[in-house]
Amino acid sequence: MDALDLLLNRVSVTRLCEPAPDATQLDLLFRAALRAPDHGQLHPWRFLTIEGNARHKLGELFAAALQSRNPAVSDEALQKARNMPLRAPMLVVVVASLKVHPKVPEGEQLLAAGCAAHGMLLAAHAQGIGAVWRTGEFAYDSHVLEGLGLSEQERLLGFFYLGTPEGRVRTAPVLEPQAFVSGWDGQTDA
Ligand SMILES: Cc1cc2nc3c(=O)[nH]c(=O)nc-3n(C[C@H](O)[C@H](O)[C@H](O)COP(=O)(O)O)c2cc1C
Repeated sequence: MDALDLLLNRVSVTRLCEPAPDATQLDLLFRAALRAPDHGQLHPWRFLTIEGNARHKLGELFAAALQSRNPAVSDEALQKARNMPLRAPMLVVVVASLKVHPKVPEGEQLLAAGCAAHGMLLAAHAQGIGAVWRTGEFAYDSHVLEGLGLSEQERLLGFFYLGTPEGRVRTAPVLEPQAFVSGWDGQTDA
């Protein structure tokens, strides 16, 4: 696939089925992520793969997080939380691992990890793997973060759902650049 074609046409795929990406595809996905621009080469990221029965364990972690926040939570809400990770055969949790650095603030490290995440999405699309970046309340829940083993210096950037696209992959919407781009002529307000 042509690189520009990939950049212009990548779309998220939410309806995902088996099979999950194989080891070779996954290796390429992570190699693409690791090519993210990275000030200071701090490598401020790590990735957790979750598949098979571990997806059920993640669902239990989501349900436990809900219950610890609200002991009166309905069974229906608990079941919905349990089922979330079952929406794809594989999940990758993208974690920003922030380092203390005199020249590279945390914001830049978050951006680098976000670029790594985008690299993963692009490498997925290029290989015909369906992928969608999701966060939701559990990405920011201390119970979930602890259960996944994140430290104080880490942030969960997303749960990436990966699998085989079910049905037709939609066409990428087109935004016109002129709505977002303007020239700056050197004039300052001051
Ligand atoms: C940080 C981040 C978090 C997101 N979280 C969710 C989410 O929880 N649920 C969701 O439906 N889409 C979420 N999205 C948006 C989808 O990943 C996707 O980009 C969006 O549906 C548009 O589809 P497209 O990528 O094909 O343009 C998130 C995107 C980003 C960048």
